[in-house]
Parts: sequence; structure tokens; C-alpha cells
Amino acid sequence: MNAQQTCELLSRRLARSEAARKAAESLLEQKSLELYQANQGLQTLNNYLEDSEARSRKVVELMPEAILVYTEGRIVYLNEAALRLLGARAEQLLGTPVIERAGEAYRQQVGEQIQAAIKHKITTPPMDLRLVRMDGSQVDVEVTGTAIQFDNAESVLLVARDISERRMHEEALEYQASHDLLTGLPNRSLLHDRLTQAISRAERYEVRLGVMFIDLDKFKHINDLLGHAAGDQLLCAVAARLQDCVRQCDTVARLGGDEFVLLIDRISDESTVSKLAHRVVESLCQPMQLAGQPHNVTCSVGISIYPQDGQTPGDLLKRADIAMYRAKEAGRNNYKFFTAQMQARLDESLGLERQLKRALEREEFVLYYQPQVSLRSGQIIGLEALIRWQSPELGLVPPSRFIPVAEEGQLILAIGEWVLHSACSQLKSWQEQGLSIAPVAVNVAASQFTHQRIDQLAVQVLQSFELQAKYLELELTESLSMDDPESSINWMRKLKEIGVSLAIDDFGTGYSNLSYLKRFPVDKLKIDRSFIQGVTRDPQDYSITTTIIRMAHSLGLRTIAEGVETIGQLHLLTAEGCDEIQGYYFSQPLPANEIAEMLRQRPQLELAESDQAPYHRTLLLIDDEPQVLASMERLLRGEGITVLTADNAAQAYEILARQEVGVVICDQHMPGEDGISFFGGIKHIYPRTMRILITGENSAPTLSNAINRGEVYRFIAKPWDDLQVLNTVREALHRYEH
Ligand SMILES: Nc1nc2c(ncn2[C@@H]2O[C@H](COP(=O)(O)O[C@H]3[C@@H](O)[C@H](n4cnc5c(=O)[nH]c(N)nc54)O[C@@H]3COP(=O)(O)O)[C@@H](O)[C@H]2O)c(=O)[nH]1
Repeated sequence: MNAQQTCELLSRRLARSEAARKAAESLLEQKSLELYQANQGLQTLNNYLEDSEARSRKVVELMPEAILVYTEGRIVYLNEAALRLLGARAEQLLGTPVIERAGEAYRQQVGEQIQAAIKHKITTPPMDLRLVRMDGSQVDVEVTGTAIQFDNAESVLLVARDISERRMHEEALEYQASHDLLTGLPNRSLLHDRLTQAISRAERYEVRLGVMFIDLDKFKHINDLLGHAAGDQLLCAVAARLQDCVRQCDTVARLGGDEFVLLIDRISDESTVSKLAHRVVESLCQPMQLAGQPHNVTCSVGISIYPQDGQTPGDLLKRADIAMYRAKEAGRNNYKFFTAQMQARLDESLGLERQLKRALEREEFVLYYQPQVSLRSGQIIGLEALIRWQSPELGLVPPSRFIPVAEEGQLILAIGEWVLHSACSQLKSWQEQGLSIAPVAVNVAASQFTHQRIDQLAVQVLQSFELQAKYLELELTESLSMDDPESSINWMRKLKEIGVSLAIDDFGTGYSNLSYLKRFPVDKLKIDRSFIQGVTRDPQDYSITTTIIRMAHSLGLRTIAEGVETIGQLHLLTAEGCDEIQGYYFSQPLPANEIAEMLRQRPQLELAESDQAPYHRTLLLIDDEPQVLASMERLLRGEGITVLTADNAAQAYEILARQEVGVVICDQHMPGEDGISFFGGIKHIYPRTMRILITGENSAPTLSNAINRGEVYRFIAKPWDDLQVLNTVREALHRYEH
């Protein structure tokens, strides 16, 4: 190859490499541009991503929910809300163990749930727990946990919401549902829970526990007398006193009204409970300041013991309640333990109540009627309707056996209605037979007033038999009238407006308050049989009877003595001005057909005045030895004295009631009642009588005491000196008559 060729070759190569260089340069330029453009894109993307993360962070920062992230158990992130919730700055919490922020009680549960969430890559269901704030206080939150990647690490994101307000409302509701708002004590529902827990503990540890049912006596009186504010004040004071009586571990609950229950946990023996019951009764009966005045309040307490008296809260409460009723029956202001006999009595009552319901359906009740007689005319002026149960199995059952049971349940309402209806129906029938009818008195039970419109019932029954209201008398017991005097007055007025008469039954056995009695629009007081039985011999019965008669008359009311059985009672009651009598002396309660016969016959009571001989130097001799009576009678013959004799005190009482007697000579030794005791009684009933005792023990201190008390005027020592006897009798008669 020549030089030219070489030159051409070189020049072509050069040209080619130039072209290649240019091409390379152009490619480089193009690639640079592309890279630049890609870079620009990346830059934009980067900017965008950075903006997005900042936005996301901003959103997370501003979220109202507290957000907390932890990695390997340590806090790595908290938002503002979390810091506020925990009362901390970020540097105080970052890096610290997250578990320290959960309340002790929740740590295990929270730990387990979050582990499960991480494992299954899920979000936990919301959990309620308490977070511990930086100052140690706790805050109620609802938390969810989610497993996430945070800074390339397996982490957990917690979202917490403050639920303190919701919890406060829940707690308030819970408190209201479980506490008595007046006293702040646990209520029936909480007591039931505590009792259930206490029973299972007692069962596990084989210990006993006691349930004490406390009911205030006559709380209604306080409420009515002093108003509801004072009643509330009393209940709060009782709650405080009860709490003072028990230990911390015991529960004092209020069931409502005036009913409280003590749950006494883990008792060693019954004497512990007795002591506590005693303390409760003592503590409550200390005077309480109510409406600025001291008041005495008492309570009745019934006690049941787990396990012997019941194994469920219901049984223990029921049995303590039964025992409490027995404590009330036993006179209130005391306590009683539940016994099997109480349960038996209750079961019997329930059985009887069922039988009574059947008896009403099968029309097994009948009315008997007992005449009431005027002590002025001796005529029958009324009848009392008295129910009997003609049971095919039990025979004729007296009301005392079933009325209290009927009163305990509400069966008395139906029975009372039946009695009213039957009595009016009977009256109408007698009227239609042309008999001269007398008003019929019907007994009204307490609940007939509280649960029945007795006035409307009376009107309706009278109308249905076209009977005038004057033929109906209603007997209300004294305790019923005094239980709620204001409401009783209301009822009585309504009944009087109808035109029926009203009597207060069993008068003297309740606690009549004279100021109320004056306002009761009643027509008569029925003096209770228990006083009439003792009226001729018991100074107290005599004095109660005569006081009732005088008081009734001063209020313009009539009196009727019930249960008059003897002529002596009749005479004494007549002498004391009683208006009417009712009792076996005149007639037992009789079936309607026998009463109809009586109304036809119109029997007349032989009045006391016709029997009473005028006083004439009368002496009564009492000795159980007929020879003594005979020789004394002989001795007094020729003295112009009427000598009456009796061989025991009971006979002597009858004679004294019927007859005016100036001098009584009585032997100290008599069967039944001795001479000194007999004189002690008649001194109060017949204070003017001259009382001479015949005795063989003239130096006995009982004799000198009786003389000092004025019960014995003189004594005659055995064997007696006739002249001394005559002188003593003459002197005594002289003193009596002048
Ligand atoms: N709510 C209602 N209570 C009623 C009704 N019927 C009766 N009763 C009450 O039951 C109690 C007992 O009554 P009863 O067994 O009928 O006894 C009455 C008389 O038989 C008895 N009595 C009458 N005279 C004498 C007597 O001389 N001696 C004596 N030992 N007992 C006598 O007294 C009872 C009359 O009592 P009272 O009603 O208090 O006047 C009794 O409490 C009845 O009230 C009824 O329908 N409803």
C-alpha cells in the first residue's frame, strides 16, 4: 500500500471514528438528558413522598385519640394526645417499658391480647383499662392494639380513647342501681350479690354467717307525726348507728322503707350474733334528735344463720324476716332467732289460707249473732255478727283460729265483704218476715280500711238490700283507729256521712290518745272482755272499766261491756253507769234461726236495780269451813244484822258486786285467794267496806303490813272471844254507817 492509500485509509478511519465519537457524544447527551429527566422525576417523587409523610405525621400528631407505638416492649412514639393523656413530655416516656403505663390489674390481660394481635397480625377488639399517668394517677381508656412495621421493626400501635366521663356515668348508674340513695347503704340487689359471695366463701371455708333483719317499730307514726323529712332523718341516723355496730367486713343494707339487713360474715357461734343483736336493739333505742326534739325509736330484729336456716340468699332473708315478725309479736324492741317451729307455723298458716280460699268458694262460712242489751230498758238493742267456719273436716271453727291468718294474707278483704253482704242479707230477710230488727254490728279488719273503699262497699251493700244505714254498725278495733289516727278520722267521717254507726272494739287494749278520741266521730266504745272478766275482783280492771265509762260519757259516747258472764258483773256495770252489755250472761252468739226466734220472743234482761235490796246493816262472812260460818252466824243472830255468807273469794266478789255490804269478815286461810289478798282487792273497788280478818297468825308481818296499808281494819285472833267479835263488828258497822 502506498502513501496515498495509507492516507485515504487513515482518513476514512478518522472519519469513521469521528462519526462514532459524535454518535457517542450524541448518545451521551441523550442519556444525560434522560438521566436528568429521571432524576427530576425522582426528585419530584421524593418531594411528594416527603410531603405525604409529613402530612401523615401531622395527621397522626393532631389526632384526638392517643397514639403510642412500642417496639420490643419500649415506647418509640407518642402523639400529642397520648402525651396529654399521660400527663408527660415525650422525653420522659420514649424508651420506657410500655407495660408500666397499664394499671397493675390490667397488665396481664393487656399483654396477652396484644401478643395475640401481633401473632395473628390483627387489631385487638377494644379493651377497657386504666392507664397510669406520669403523676401516678389513673385514667380510664378504651384501647385497641395493631401490629405494624415501624422503622423497619415489628412494633405495636396502640390507640387509646379517654372514657373517664363515660365510666363516671356508668359508675353513677351502677351506684344508683346498687345503693339506697337516702342512706348510701347497699340496696337489696347489692345485698343479694354480697350474700351470694359470702355464702360461697362460707361454704368453701366451712364457716357460718348470720343475716339480721331489722324493722323499726311504729316508724309510720314518726313519719305521720313529724313529717317525711324527719322520717328520712331518722332512717339516716339508724343507718349510721347500725354501721357503728358492725365490723368493716360486715354489710349494712337498706331494703326500703324502715327495713334494714345486716350480713354478718364468718361468725364463730350464735352468741356473737346474740351480742350484736342486743347491741343493735340497745343502740337504736337511745333517744334520737328529730325535728329538734328527742325521740325514742325501737326496733324488732329477726336472725337466720347459714347453713342451718337456709343456703340461699332468698331463704336466709325470708327466715330472718319470719323471725323478725315473731319478735314484733313478742312485744317489739327485741330480737328472735329463726326456729323450725316458726317455719312450721308459717307453713300451717299458708295451708290454712289455702283452705280458707276454698271455704269461701264452697260457701262454708256462716254468721252467728250475739245480742246486745240495753242496761236501761233490758231490751235487745243490737246484734253483733260473728263469723264461723263450718268446715266439713274440722267442724265449727271459731274466728280466732282463722281471722288472723286471713288478715296476714289479703283474704280478709273477701271475707269481710262476704260478712257485710251476708249480715245485710239476713237483716233484710228478718225484716221481710215482719220481725222488729235491731242494728247489726259487723267487725272491720284493718286492711279493709287500707285496701278497700269500705264506705263505697257499705253504700253498695245497703243499697242492694234496700236497707237503711241506721241498721248497720261497724266495729273498728282501737289499735286500727290509732295506727293512723288522721286517716282513721277521714274514714270514720265518710262512714258517718253514709249514716252507719261506729263503735270502737276492744277498747282499752290499744293506746288511745284522748286528743284523737275526741275527734273520732264514733257512737260507742266497747270495753274489752278482758277488763270485764276481772271487773268485780281486780282493782285495775275495775278502775280501767269505770274510767272508760266516765271518759266515754264525758265525750258524749255510749259504752258497751263485752263478755259479761255473771250477775255480779251486770250489777257492778249497771251501778257504774255502763249503757249496754253483750255476753254469755244474756246469750251466747247464736245461729240466725235462733236469733229470729229471740227477736220474736223479745226476751227481757232482768235489770240489776230490781235485784238490788236496799242496804240494811249488811255483813258478809267468808270462810271455807261451814262450822265457822254457822257459829259466826249464830253469834251475830239478834244483832239486827243481815248476814250473807260465801265459802270462797269468787263468790264473795259476786255478792259484793250485787249488794251493798258494810262489813266483811274473812278467814285468812281459804282455798284459792287468801283473806289479805282478797281485802287488798276489795279495798280499791269498795273502799268504804270495813274489813275484818280472822287469823291464827296474828303476829305475821303480812298482817301488820296489810293493816298499815289500810286493807285490814281489825283482825280477830283464833280461837276468838265472842264478846270481842261482837264489839268489833258493832264498831265497824257504826263506822260504816256514820
Ligand atoms: N274481722 C272480723 N273479725 C271477726 C268476725 N267475727 C268475729 N271476729 C273476731 O274474732 C274474734 C273472736 O270472735 P268470737 O270467737 O266470735 O268471739 C266473740 C264472742 O263469742 C265472744 N264473747 C261474747 N261474749 C262472751 C262472753 O261472755 N264470754 C266469753 N268468753 N266470750 C264471749 O267475744 C267475741 C266478740 O268479740 P268482739 O268482736 O271483740 O266483740 C273477735 O275478736 C271477733 O271480733 C268478722 O266477721 N270479721
